[in-house]
Amino acid sequence: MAASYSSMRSDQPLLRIRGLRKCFYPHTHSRRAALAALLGWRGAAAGAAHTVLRDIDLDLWPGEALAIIGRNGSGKSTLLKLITGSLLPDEGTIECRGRISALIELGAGFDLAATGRQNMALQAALWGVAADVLARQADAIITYSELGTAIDEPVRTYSSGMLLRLAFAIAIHAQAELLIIDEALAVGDARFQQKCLASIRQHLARGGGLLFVSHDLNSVKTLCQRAILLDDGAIRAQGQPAAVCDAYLSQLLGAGSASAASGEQDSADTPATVTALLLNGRPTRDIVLRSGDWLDITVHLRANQSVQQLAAGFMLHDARGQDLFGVNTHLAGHRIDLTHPGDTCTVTLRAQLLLGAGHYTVTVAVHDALDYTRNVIYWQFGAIAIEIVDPDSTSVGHCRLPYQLNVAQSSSAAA
Ligand SMILES: Nc1ncnc2c1ncn2[C@@H]1O[C@H](COP(=O)(O)OP(=O)(O)OP(=O)(O)O)[C@@H](O)[C@H]1O
Repeated sequence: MAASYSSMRSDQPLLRIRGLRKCFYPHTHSRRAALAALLGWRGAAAGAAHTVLRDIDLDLWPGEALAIIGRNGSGKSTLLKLITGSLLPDEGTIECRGRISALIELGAGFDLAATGRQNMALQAALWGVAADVLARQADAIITYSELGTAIDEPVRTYSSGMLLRLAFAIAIHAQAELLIIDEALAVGDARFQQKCLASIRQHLARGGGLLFVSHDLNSVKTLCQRAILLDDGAIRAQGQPAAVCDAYLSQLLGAGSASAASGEQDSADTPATVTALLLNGRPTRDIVLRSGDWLDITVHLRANQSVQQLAAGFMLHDARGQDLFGVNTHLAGHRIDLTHPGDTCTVTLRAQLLLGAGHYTVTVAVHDALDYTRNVIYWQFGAIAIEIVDPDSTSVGHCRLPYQLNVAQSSSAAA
């Protein structure tokens, strides 16, 4: 693969989108509709338009990985299809400096009757890879895909994992400046996913760009420097992936839980109230501890009305918002029922923080035991900030696993 995308200038965006708008029109079959469509009278032809993207402004910079998240139907795939040119916008401009390679719908563009090798040529042509470049890369693509002799079998015999291996191998070897990946990686096994992530990081280090659509928020936080939240076709939030993922989760929890999601609820309308949140018995939200110290997180609950089957949960995140450890009372086999107004419950999580030096947060939530989107009484992202100091550390990384390391040496010099 090339050492860098030498054509890339770091002072200009790789992708620039301005004022993008996309509408879909219901199909009609009348002659008038057909004539109107022919003459470009879209509204007249099709009745009321359904606007699925509006006012989209976006820049993607060389070396940047941008996540696009949002609920089903929020417009993510439509945006990607506009960028790849498989749909045309109603308004606005899309400028891309460089070639695009996209994994949007796994298997799309593949001829199922043709072999993997034949599809390699088809896909390469689709993404504008010259035949001589493909010829040079063919062996590398086949090796990368780990398909072995299956490369000469028809693609219809492939599992979704095999199809992903072939599609990703082609996409990454196409050496396009802009890589677009929509959920596809989810079907790969963990080892191949790691390999894909390493290749994507190399692509970014060379100055390429990535647009990444995924519902896997941990992948979003690990891979991307920036995220946008699409909602009903518009950008509702953008910025640090951890913050945008929190905004997305708040949205999923529903408008009715918005105050609970921000942790500011204290209303008699909610079935119960969190009356106190304590760290090691103190009403503080920040704490500095040594690696290996124990921490008590205590949540006091009081019922405003009868409410059954609640769970209190805790999720530890690293500084990028990645989930490290989660537990809740339901998973641990406890049942919380507050039968009468005024009933109270105290939940204490006591955990030994076998963590590396660094900054961590804990999200605290109280919700229905079986469905975390129901009865959301409390949900505070990053409710607790923890700094771990570890001056005597003999290891690196987030975890401090108890370990033994044995070394056996022998010398042949004395013999
Ligand atoms: N070809 C089409 N004709 C009419 N409406 C469409 C078409 N494609 C998408 N839509 C509509 O556009 C909206 C956005 O769809 P889109 O597939 O872009 O959402 P999405 O965020 O990618 O969803 P998902 O997460 O489910 O893939 C939806 O309301 C969808 O029904």
